[in-house]
Amino acid sequence: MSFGGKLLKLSHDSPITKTKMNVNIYLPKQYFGSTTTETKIPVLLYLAGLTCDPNNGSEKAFFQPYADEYGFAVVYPDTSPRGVGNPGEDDSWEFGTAAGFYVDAEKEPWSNNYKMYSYILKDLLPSVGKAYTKLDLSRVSVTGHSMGGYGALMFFLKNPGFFKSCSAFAPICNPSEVPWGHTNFGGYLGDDKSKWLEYDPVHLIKKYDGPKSTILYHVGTKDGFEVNQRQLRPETLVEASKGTVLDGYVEYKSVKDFDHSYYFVSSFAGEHSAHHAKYLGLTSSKL
Ligand SMILES: N[C@@H](CCC(=O)N[C@@H](CSC=O)C(=O)NCC(=O)O)C(=O)O
Repeated sequence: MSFGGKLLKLSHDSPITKTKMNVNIYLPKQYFGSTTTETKIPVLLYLAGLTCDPNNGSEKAFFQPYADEYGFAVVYPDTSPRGVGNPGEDDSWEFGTAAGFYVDAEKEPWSNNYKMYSYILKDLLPSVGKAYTKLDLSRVSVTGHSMGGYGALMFFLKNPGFFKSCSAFAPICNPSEVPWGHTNFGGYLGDDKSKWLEYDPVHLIKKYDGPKSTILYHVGTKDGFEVNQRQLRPETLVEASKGTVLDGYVEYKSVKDFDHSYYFVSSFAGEHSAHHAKYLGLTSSKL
């Protein structure tokens, strides 16, 4: 049990990564009441950052009370395949294990298993829908932290209309232009930068032609990865949105004194939950 619902710690064999993949799923209290086709439970996908597994979000982001309040489930995937034996996979916390960067790798040997983009869209979400029939996989929103915040922006913008809403905590907004992006896009996709742009939110927002759904993200003024290394570049997405379908729909909030940690994530989980609840049709608030 966790709050009013249940946190499931699961693993499944993925035909896409060709590995066992771990995932946590929070089923809110409403899941255990009577649901009809009309009242099936929508899903919030939570993508975690570098070094994380499914437990970081489910233990420290505290979405569960809000999931119970509004009536959505939360899916917490892992951040990479594990233990595939690629040379160097455990050499650095910024690449390889727990750093799948939500892309489909094209460079060998990573291309054999590191297919996190397809894994999440084509395996995990459909499998969750099949296994938990009271969940409504036609109503999914996405959020995430840091690498996972970039993942949330990227999945939302690359798949117009698939996700009802998007939010992010300290996202890497313009990965093609920052050290984490260079390491991971270079390592998984190779040197051709046109391939990097296919996953870069700043590039994707210019092509987005889906519904006008506000993208909400927070970054702390004491986030060391931004202050010291400029890994996040939060202003770039607002700038890139100008003149696009989402002009006026990118809501970046700089929050005084917060850092990059899960104390920061959990402090704004309520605001992000309310944002998604609105787009998932769980509140009467106007869009
Ligand atoms: N070990 C690293 C710090 C790694 C770190 O801070 N990871 C963040 C995500 S960073 C971008 O994706 C994180 O979420 N960590 C897990 C947690 O529970 O806080 C170092 O030595 O600096």
